[in-house]
Amino acid sequence: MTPTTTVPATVTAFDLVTGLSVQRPTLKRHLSAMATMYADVEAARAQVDKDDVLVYEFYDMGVPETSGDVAYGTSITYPGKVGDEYYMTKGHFHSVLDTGEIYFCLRGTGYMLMENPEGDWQAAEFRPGQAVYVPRRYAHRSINTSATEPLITFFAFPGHAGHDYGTIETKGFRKLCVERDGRPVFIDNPKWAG
Ligand SMILES: O=P(O)(O)OC[C@H]1O[C@H](O)[C@H](O)[C@@H](O)[C@@H]1O
Ligand SMILES: [Fe+2]
Repeated sequence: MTPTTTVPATVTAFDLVTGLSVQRPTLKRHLSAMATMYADVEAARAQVDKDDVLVYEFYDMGVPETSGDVAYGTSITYPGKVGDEYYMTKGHFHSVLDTGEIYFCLRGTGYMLMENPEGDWQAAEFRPGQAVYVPRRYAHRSINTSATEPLITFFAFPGHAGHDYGTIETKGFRKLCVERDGRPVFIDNPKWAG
């Protein structure tokens, strides 16, 4: 019997300098879409009024949302800060909490900030050539700590995982990544609403 495939084999080219593919559009997150997620909301709003910058963009390759498929793409977080807090993605839990994700850093430097509902948190460093495994049950957010370079990662996760943005939008992460004496440090999030 001929095996059935629901998705044909595909080849997608991602530029290693920009992280972008000319083959499809990205989903874009501007600062206005996440101003309240930063510790200094006033600074975020002031920056939006001046210039509503593109903080990050990423691909949804349109893979079927089944447990047998693998969703993948690149994610590009641009350099910058709101006050002393580095640019970051919104971050999310997976709707199916028991699903992990893998990120491979192609360019730039930063961290993957993770936390689980039980209160454990971890920050794993991104450097080109390093893979970060996000365990099941951990919310995850990419943070760019470079002053000049985009943070570019390639990610892959189970197609049925889904995104739960609401929990992080409501509670925030327990930790923030801020610049102190020119270096990134993690501090308690004063607005965390656990
Ligand atoms: O989902 P965000 O936190 O906004 O980050 C944007 C994207 O980042 C990663 O690359 C994930 O694998 C995507 O599933 C996610 O949608
Ligand atoms: Fe994810």
